[in-house]
Amino acid sequence: MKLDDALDQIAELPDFPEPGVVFRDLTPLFGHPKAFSVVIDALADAVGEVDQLAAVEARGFVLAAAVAYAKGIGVTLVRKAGKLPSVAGRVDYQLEYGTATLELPADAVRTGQRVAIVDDVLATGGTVAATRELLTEAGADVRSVAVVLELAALGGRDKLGDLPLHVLRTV
Ligand SMILES: O=P(O)(O)OC[C@H]1O[C@H](OP(=O)(O)OP(=O)(O)O)[C@H](O)[C@@H]1O
Ligand SMILES: Nc1ncnc2[nH]cnc12
Repeated sequence: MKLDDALDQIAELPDFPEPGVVFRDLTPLFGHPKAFSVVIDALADAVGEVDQLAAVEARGFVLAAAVAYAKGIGVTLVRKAGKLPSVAGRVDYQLEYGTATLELPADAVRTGQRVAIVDDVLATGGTVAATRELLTEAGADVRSVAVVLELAALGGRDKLGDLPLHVLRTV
């Protein structure tokens, strides 16, 4: 299966979770055995040479765990607030449709460790920017970001400065 055909599995749902938002739903892609593996292989190529991945709850977990397995490296799970018993850092951020708080688990990354952030969608960039901030404050060397979809109109890449961004499809 070609990457473009795999990405065509992503559904578009208008007016979710609120009027005016077109929600990009990866559920059909996650459920399709060939499309999922094609996308995982493309993300694994995109992240390059790193020691560790970081993923954001919840959809990012599915992708990053599979990419980490494919690359033979580990993954740090950045959680929404209140889930972790021991926290290295916490940051509030804005989404296309609301606000949220992310927390980095204590002792999840080592100083100087090369980390790539993996997520499904880059929209406003708030999630990735917050994750990068948490990882950097904890001493990690954040090398790149890899996402399946970039929603270009929301300008998320402007929040990343010169951090390399790898996108499988821009819409
Ligand atoms: O670029 P941004 O504007 O920050 O938006 C992108 C984020 O929004 C979605 O997560 P959401 O917080 O909706 O959580 P979910 O994965 O638990 O559905 C998506 O999975 C990204 O992580
Ligand atoms: N439009 C959208 N679809 C899916 N996930 C998102 N995260 C932020 N905006 C999104």
